[in-house]
Amino acid sequence: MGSSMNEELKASSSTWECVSLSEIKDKLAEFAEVRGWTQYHCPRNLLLALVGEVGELSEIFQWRGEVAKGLPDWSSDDKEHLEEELSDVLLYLVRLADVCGLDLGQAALAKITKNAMKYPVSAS
Ligand SMILES: Nc1ccn([C@H]2C[C@H](O)[C@@H](COP(=O)(O)OP(=O)(O)OP(=O)(O)O)O2)c(=O)n1
Repeated sequence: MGSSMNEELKASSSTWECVSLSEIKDKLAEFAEVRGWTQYHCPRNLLLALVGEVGELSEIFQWRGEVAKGLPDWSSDDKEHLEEELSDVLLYLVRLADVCGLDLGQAALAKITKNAMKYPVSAS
């Protein structure tokens, strides 16, 4: 995706805390449906695609050494590349959960609650 198109998309979209997993899930389902790709979006294929995108994400950090929080030394192109690979991982993850019939948002919230019980603040 070109930079100008990306900027245009960013300008037209709301802030990220307003984006729901449900909205992403629905957009992905439509994206696959209109292309006749639903047949290929089975759990195994999506898991493999997800792992492939995690590999692409890892390549961005490969050989860089430690990276400062906020990525102050990164170019805007590098940051845009990172946004895209992070997004690919998220999109395949959400799609995988959807075709498995799982509510990923609720599952994630429940897991945070479970984590809090396993690791109480008083013990940290
Ligand atoms: N069968 C497919 C193929 C692609 N996508 C969507 C989900 C991902 O967000 C993105 C992945 O597209 P590419 O396979 O073209 O991967 P990249 O965007 O990473 O391109 P490249 O590997 O050339 O860097 O497209 C999808 O939903 N189903």
